Amino acid sequence: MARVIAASACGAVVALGLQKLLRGKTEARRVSAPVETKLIDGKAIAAEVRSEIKKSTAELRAEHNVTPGLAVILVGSRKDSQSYVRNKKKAAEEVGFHTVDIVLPETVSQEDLLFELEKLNSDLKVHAILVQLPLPKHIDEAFVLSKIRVDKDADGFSAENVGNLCMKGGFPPLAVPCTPAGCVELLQRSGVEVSGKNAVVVGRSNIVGMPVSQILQSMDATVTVCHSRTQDMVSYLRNADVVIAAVGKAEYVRGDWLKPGCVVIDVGINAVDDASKKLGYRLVGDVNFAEAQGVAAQITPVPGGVGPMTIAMLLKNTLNLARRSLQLPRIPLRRSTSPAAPGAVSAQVGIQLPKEHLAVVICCKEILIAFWNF
Ligand SMILES: Nc1nc2c(c(=O)[nH]1)N[C@@H](CN(C=O)c1ccc(C(=O)N[C@@H](CCC(=O)O)C(=O)O)cc1)CN2
Repeated sequence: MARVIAASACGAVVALGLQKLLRGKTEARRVSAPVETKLIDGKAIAAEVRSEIKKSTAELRAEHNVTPGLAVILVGSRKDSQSYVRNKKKAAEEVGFHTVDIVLPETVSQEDLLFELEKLNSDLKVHAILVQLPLPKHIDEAFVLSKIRVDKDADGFSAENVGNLCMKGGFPPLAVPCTPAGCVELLQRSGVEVSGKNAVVVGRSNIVGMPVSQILQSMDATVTVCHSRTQDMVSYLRNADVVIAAVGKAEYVRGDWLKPGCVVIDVGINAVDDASKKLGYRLVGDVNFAEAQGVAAQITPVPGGVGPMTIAMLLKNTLNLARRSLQLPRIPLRRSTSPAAPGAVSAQVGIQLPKEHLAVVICCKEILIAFWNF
C-alpha cells in the first residue's frame, strides 16, 4: 500500500514537472522572435504620386487646354490649419494647378462664408473646393460642407460621395476623403494585400475612421472598428493583420497589443512636450513607434507617413474632378498590387467602370479569347 502511495506520489510529481515544462514551452512559444520592421515612407510615396499627377496635369493641358483648379477656404488663424493650407497651395502649384485661396476672419458669419462658397461653386476655373476643418464653433460645419457642389467636393465629405463610398455595387464616389485614400494608397504601394485579412480601425471619425473602414471593406478585408466604448480593444488588435490607428491620442496603441508581422498605418499627429527640441515639442503618432519596432512588419512614421499622403490625395481628387468636368475617365496613376473585385467600390487610382461597362469589357475579352482559341 505504502509502495502504491509512493509510486502515485512520484507519478504526480513527474506529471507536475512535465506540466510545468510544457507550460514553459508554450509560454516560450508565445513570445515570438522579433520581426524585422520596414518603414513605409509616406514622404517618398507622396512625392511619387505628386510627380505622376504633374505629368497627367501637363497632358490634360496639352490635349484639352484645361488646368485643374483648386480653391481652399480657411476661416480663422489656427497655426496648424494655416500651415496645412499653405502646404496644399504649394503642392497644387507645383503640379501645375490653378489655385484660389479665400481667407476669412474667425468672426465671419456663416452667411458670408456661404456667399464666398457660392461664388466658387459657379467659378468655371475651379474644379475642386475645400473648406479647411475645423471651422469656428459658431459655424455649422455639416451645413457648410453640404453647400459645396458634389462635383466640386475636393474632400469627398458630401453625403452623396460618402454614401457612394459605402454602397456596394453603386456609383463610384467622385472623390474619396483624402486621409483614408492616402492610407490605402500607402498599403497598395507597399505591396500589402488586404483582401481576406483582418483590419482593425481604431477611431470612427467622419474624416478618417468611418471612410477608411468602408474602403477596406470594399477591398474585401474583414473590418472591425474600435472606439472609446470598445471593451477589450487589445483582443481585436492582437488578431489584426492591418491596423489603422486614428484615435487622436499620443502613443495610445502599445507594441504588445499588436500581432507580430502586422502592418500599421498611424494616422495620429500629436504634439508632446520635449524640452530637447527647439520648438519645445515633438510630433508622435497614435501608436508607440518604439514598441512597435520588432513586432510590426511594416509601419508608417509620424511625421512623414500618412500626413504627406493627405495632400497628395487632395491633388488626385482635384485632377479627377477636372477630368470629370470634361467627361474623361479617372486617371490611372499606377497599377495597384491587387485589382478590385468587379463592381466593388474602390479607392484605387485606376479608371473606375460602372458595372454595365465592365460587362461589355468582359464580354469583348471573352469574344477575343474565343476568337484566339478558334
Ligand atoms: N478639409 C479638411 N480639413 C482637414 C483635413 C482634411 O483632409 N480636409 N485633414 C486634417 C489636416 N490636414 C489636412 O487638411 C493635414 C494634416 C497633416 C498633414 C501633414 O502633412 N502632416 C505632417 C506633419 C506636419 C507638421 O509638421 O506639423 C506629417 O504627418 O508628416 C497634412 C494635412 C484636418 N483638417
